[in-house]
Amino acid sequence: MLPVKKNDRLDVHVHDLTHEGAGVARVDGYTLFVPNALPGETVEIVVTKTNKQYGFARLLNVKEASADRVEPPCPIFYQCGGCQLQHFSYEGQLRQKRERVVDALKRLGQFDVPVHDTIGMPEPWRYRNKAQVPFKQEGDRLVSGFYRPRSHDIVEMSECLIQDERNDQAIQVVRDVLDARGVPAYDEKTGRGVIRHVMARYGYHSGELMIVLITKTTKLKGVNEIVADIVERLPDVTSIMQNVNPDKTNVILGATNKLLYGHETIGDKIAGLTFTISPHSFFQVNPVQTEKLYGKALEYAQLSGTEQVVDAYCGIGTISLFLARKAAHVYGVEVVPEAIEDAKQNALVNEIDNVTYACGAAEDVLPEWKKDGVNPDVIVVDPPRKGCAESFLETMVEMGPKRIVYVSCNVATQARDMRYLADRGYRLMEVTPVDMFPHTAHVETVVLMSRVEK
Ligand SMILES: C[S@@+](CC[C@H](N)C(=O)[O-])C[C@H]1O[C@@H](n2cnc3c(N)ncnc32)[C@H](O)[C@@H]1O
Repeated sequence: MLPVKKNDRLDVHVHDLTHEGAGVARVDGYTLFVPNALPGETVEIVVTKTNKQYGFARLLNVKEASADRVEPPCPIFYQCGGCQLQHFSYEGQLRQKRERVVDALKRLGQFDVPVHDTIGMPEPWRYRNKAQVPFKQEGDRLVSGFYRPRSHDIVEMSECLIQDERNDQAIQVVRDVLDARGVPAYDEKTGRGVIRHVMARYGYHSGELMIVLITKTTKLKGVNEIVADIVERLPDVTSIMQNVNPDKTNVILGATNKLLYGHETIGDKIAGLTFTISPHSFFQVNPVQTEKLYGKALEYAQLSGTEQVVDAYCGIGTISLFLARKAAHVYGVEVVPEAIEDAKQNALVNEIDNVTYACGAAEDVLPEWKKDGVNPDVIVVDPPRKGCAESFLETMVEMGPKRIVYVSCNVATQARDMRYLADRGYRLMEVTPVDMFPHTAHVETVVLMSRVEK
């Protein structure tokens, strides 16, 4: 029998945070997850759900508060799932993110290594350069906002304190225009309606603004008037695209883009390099911290100008171009065709000619390069959350670079992949967490592994 059941009210001590930002408590060895509770606190809870291994509870009352508990500045913080840690002091967040990295490396990778302090932001608000906001219909009104945690229930929002103000303003304006022009929201349950999400992406240094209207249908009634209204009310807009996503899916963007106004891309700069960004391309969302993240990757790569380098999972070639300024040649690989087109364009625009880009899965392209005699001194990887394919790691080991720099947004898969590498001749040398997403539970890590010389 479980030590607790649904609707039980009890006091518990919180000793940890999950990677989703919920407090963790134990009752007679049984784990309970308590959103909005902080490590070190004693809280009164009500149990809301129990599974065999663990359960969930709602915070009713903080009996002994952590010294790190602060008042969240956002009025809808406790309803909205957009961020998770506004009730945690920023210093506390940075400390806790570092502890999470230490813990994951130990538990999942059996690494016991020093981890540097998390590199934080001096002003950790209004940092996001991209907003993707879902829409719903409430009577005859269009409503936009982020989902409540663990649901598809939209919490109405007029501003978001982790978004740049220009994105906030853009979302409000586009919503008002669509509402005034009678465009109905898409309804996930019935599959009817038109507007699913609106994406706003601005160039931090260029000031260019892209709006993407993500629709269920190809037809968007009154499209010319909608575009004219948006352009009139948002003078910074340089690109308006329609993206069509007809599928019943949680994936936001569909396959087809249609240019409605201006250019198909926007531009931005990172550390003096210029980048072109398409709607489908990955581009880091925190421009201030991106320079620190890439700076750390470059430092760990220890380039002297003579090295052959591979940049795997290269997106639009951001890290590649950073590295190319200090290396003999860089090979970049990326699976999204639009991103690799952007990468080639970015190399041209920045007059960097010592890069070669290939479109495809890194696990397929790396063996091809190996066959062709590419012999990298350094390999940089920056995979998505699921980490690297094992066959990719295998080829990397066969290629035997002196250094591997692993950038990751998921320390769990990173620890798994690094254990594979550590068992095959690489030593974990340095670990630096970087806070790319203040007030959320995410943490990015940059790691250096070196080949052990026999
Ligand atoms: C975390 S992003 C990093 C992008 C880039 N390094 C940057 O900082 O902007 C991961 C990238 O990997 C790409 N990707 C995902 N799976 C891939 C695979 N199997 N092979 C190559 N690229 C992949 C994604 O499209 C995305 O651009």
